[in-house]
Amino acid sequence: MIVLTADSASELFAAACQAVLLNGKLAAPRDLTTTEVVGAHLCLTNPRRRLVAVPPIRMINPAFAVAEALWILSGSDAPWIFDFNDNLRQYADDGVLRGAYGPRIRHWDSGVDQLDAVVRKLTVDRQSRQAVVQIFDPARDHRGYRDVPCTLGYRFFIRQGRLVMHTSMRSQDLWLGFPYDIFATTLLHELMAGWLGVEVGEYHHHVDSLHLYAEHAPAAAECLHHEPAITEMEPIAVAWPSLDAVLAQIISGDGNLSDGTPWDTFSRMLTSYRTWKLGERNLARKLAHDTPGPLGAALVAWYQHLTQPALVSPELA
Ligand SMILES: O=c1ccn([C@H]2C[C@H](O)[C@@H](COP(=O)(O)O)O2)c(=O)[nH]1
Repeated sequence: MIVLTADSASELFAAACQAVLLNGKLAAPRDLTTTEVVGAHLCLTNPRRRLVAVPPIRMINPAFAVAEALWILSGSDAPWIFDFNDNLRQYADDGVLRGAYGPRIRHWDSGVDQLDAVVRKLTVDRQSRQAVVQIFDPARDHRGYRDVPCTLGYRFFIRQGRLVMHTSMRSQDLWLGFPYDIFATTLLHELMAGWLGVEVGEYHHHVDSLHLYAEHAPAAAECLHHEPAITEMEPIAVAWPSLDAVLAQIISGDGNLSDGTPWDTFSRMLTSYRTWKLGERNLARKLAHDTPGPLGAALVAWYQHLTQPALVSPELA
């Protein structure tokens, strides 16, 4: 069991790489060799520091991080997400990601919006222990599809005027998965705090199998010789009843919001990356340059990264 606390996702990621390399044991589920720690509790004390970067060794595609978070929040399993990460196709049976989190969170059994349930529960009983979002579904997930959710669920607690969030994962690829997963979960955490009218508190990430695939272990070891880059996102909020309309506008790509909010930044990120995928690289770079804050800078860095093949991470070339 490892227990780690850090004030930024980058530091937490670097500390977890070190802990897995030091304490991990070999395991090879599905014949893929990993170094694994069984039992990890990773605590992020500032969930706005959600962007993982240990330059130049581990950079992420921030447009995919944003896209995936919005895709999940919108309750979708639509294939537009493949535009941002082609590698996800390998987990899809018949083109559908059966384990997609969004529909489970927003329309469990075609009915229950679990975010709405949590908002209502914690509005009525501020200290409730029943604010649960369930993702793993035995009725679907023991059927043999390729895509079995790695996240089992979330719990939320209001304590001392802050919202504390706990996530449980049965399986976490530290190198490829963690940076994107923590981006999405801490965004949900911060939005939920806003819907409940409290400050965002600590974020807890509980993982059963925290692992590094053999192909990523050398880079993870190299990370230990580099400084994690610490950036903090602007506070983000949206009224709960407006969430779906704001998400729909950003995802549709019908123009930027141009209102200077973090939602406008998200919209610009998606537009820039879609432009990149259309082959209009100079325009995509310009759009990234014009995107304010750490996300814009990370997208500029990602485009540089993509054009230096030796450094390209395997997820999104
Ligand atoms: O949100 C996710 C989804 C998947 N994975 C990784 C964990 C495993 O390496 C792999 C899924 O393989 P199984 O645990 O299902 O064997 O994908 C994550 O890290 N996060």
